[in-house]
Amino acid sequence: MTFIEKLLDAQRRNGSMLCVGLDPEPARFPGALQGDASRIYDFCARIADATADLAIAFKPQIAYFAAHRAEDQLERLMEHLRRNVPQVPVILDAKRGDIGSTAEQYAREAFDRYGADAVTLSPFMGFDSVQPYLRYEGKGAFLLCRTSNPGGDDLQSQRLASVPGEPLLYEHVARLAQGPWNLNGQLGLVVGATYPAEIERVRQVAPRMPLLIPGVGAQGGDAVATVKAGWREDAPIVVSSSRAILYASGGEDFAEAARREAVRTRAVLQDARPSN
Ligand SMILES: O=C(O)c1cc(=O)[nH]c(=O)n1[C@@H]1O[C@H](COP(=O)(O)O)[C@@H](O)[C@H]1O
Repeated sequence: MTFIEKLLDAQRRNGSMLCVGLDPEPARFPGALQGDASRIYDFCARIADATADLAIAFKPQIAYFAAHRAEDQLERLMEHLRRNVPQVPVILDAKRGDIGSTAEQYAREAFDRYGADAVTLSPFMGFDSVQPYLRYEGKGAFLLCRTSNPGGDDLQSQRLASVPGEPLLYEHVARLAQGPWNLNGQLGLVVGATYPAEIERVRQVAPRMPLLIPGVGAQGGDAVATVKAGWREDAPIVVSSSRAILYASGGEDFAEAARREAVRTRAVLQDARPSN
């Protein structure tokens, strides 16, 4: 199965467009786990087990592991997910982007070392920095397009006077990604839930691409407006929330609380589909 087939399958199977972001911060762990970086795997595995039937995908953010020298725990977590919930695809959030020879190493890291189904990438260095990821049969890559942070405007909303039609930079990224760059048909775009009007614009430019949409929950993005702008029956949207789910409770009931928050968020997203 390709990455996009896997996404569509998980969307159907779990009735969900909710992606559970795995951004483990030991300082925020509950009870006995608090402050203990050696328990990152335990924390994430508990969250994943509690939400696996509610999610279209999981998205571990690599910095939260690397900062604590916990890459071995990320490897264990990826193995755990593959073994126990192989039907839920895993997007490794690494936001890589480098010259081709270095990108080859990053692609090996994401797909061979960690066994991810997809990765997040910066398109800033151009097509040859993206190409090495496209050689991995069936694997996905989400290119940053219109990110959820306010500073995204600094570059992404600049008008490109030298490009026909004078698009904004993020519109140009969307156009390249859905057209000439999409050699394996497995590219997607990252658009923040904090900017629903831009999600709508990206959907016009790239109607068939999967969209990874972080920013609901802790960043205050509008979940309903996001779905109304991005939802398509045949092109999945992957609406990601990390902190609001992971830290729904600071107590020993954290996994149950995470599940309750995932159930609630999934329902808000599903109910916002235009067909409802
Ligand atoms: O690529 C991403 O996942 C991403 C893109 C973006 O535009 N904004 C954004 O917040 N993210 C990531 O999505 C997650 C958001 O976390 P929460 O704000 O806690 O839900 C973090 O891991 C971010 O690194």
